[in-house]
Amino acid sequence: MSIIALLPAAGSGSRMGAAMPKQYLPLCGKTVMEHTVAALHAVPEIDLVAVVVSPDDTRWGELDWGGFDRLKVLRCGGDSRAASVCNGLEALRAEGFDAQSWVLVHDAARPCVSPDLVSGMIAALKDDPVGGILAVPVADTLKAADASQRIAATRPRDGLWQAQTPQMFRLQPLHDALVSGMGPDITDEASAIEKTGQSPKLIHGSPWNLKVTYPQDLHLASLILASASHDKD
Ligand SMILES: Nc1ccn([C@@H]2O[C@H](COP(=O)(O)OP(=O)(O)OP(=O)(O)O)[C@@H](O)[C@H]2O)c(=O)n1
Ligand SMILES: C[C@](O)(CO)[C@H](O)COP(=O)(O)O
Repeated sequence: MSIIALLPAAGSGSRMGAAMPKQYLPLCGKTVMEHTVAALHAVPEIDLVAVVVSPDDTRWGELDWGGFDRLKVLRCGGDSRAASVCNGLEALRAEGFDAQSWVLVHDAARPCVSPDLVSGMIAALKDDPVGGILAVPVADTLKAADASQRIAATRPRDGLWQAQTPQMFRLQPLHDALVSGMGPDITDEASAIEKTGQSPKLIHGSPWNLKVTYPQDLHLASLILASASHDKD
């Protein structure tokens, strides 16, 4: 049974406010995307890294992917992250990948993920009946804001985790959950699986595994990639 990393990389990066989609922004001498692909490609258990880009993406072809022998680009990005993932899963099935293949969906915008952490996740979940996600327990006090951005309430944080990626599920069950649950409330793969009544496993992630969303995140990512501590999750 294959283990496939599926990287949604068809977003526009509006919150970054850059001249190009954030996955193509420069980071420590390469693009954000190249760091992410390299990290997943370095996981020995992963048989294929499949990257979902927009059908009209012109930047992918300008990069040199010659050093990666288990990499495939899928030009089927959709109008939401969930749609891009769903389209990517359909493309993998059309390529003949088994319906029960494990798929690790990982944001192309998370370039600092540790290959060792991903290997540990695969070991922890490969016999799980549902699958699971990398996540970190909430460490800050949570506040709800009112319309004038004043504190309306403090929310209990006990038992709360912040979801990261990869999120690891079987190919066809994940596709079917996304199709049946598709909507604005589905912001990750686990939420679609939860809608089917299943409870994915939480696997400890890392604060280094940040999602590059805003301009300051790019600076943080460069510090993480440049630091030795990046390897000690
Ligand atoms: N239609 C979309 C939207 C997002 N993504 C991908 O999903 C990941 C996480 O999404 P996000 O951080 O929200 O990226 P963007 O949608 O590009 O950012 P923004 O919401 O700021 O526009 C990114 O790797 C992004 O490229 C995608 O493949 N297809
Ligand atoms: C999938 C995710 O990274 C888990 O935290 C997050 O939901 C993606 O959100 P985005 O708004 O699509 O970046």
